[in-house]
Amino acid sequence: MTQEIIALASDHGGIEMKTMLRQILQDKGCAILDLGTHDSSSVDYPDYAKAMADALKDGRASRGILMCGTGIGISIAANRHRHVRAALVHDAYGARMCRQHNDANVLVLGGRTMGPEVARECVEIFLATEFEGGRHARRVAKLGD
Ligand SMILES: O=C(CO)[C@H](O)[C@H](O)COP(=O)(O)O
Repeated sequence: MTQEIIALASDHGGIEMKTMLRQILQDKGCAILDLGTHDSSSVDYPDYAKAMADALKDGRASRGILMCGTGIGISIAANRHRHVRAALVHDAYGARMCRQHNDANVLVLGGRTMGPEVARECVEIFLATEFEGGRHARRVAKLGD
């Protein structure tokens, strides 16, 4: 079975969280595609949302995690790409529901608004939870119309 590749991307507001999550995921044996940013210099979050959208579109990754300071800007930017379903999540319940009901392919977290333990928990749940399909599949299909 081919190993799933998880893409990570953030602006400077999310880089600390991205570095922490990359280490956690690598320690678990996950295959990671790190799309940057790679240092704390000020950058523009739409560029990293686009890098994520491109990686999902061309198949370099199957799911992703995006971060900026609040998670708000980068989720707005990511959801402008039709094939992206990016969910800005604040807790374990949201991480579970965005997979079960929304088939989110991108988890979005706020690097300045969420602590490391909650972030780790959200990521683990997001990666482990399956889409339920059924009535939710009909609704998700309408998102792409
Ligand atoms: O959260 C964000 C967007 O939603 C950005 O990370 C934030 O706006 C960056 O701010 P600054 O340039 O002041 O570091």
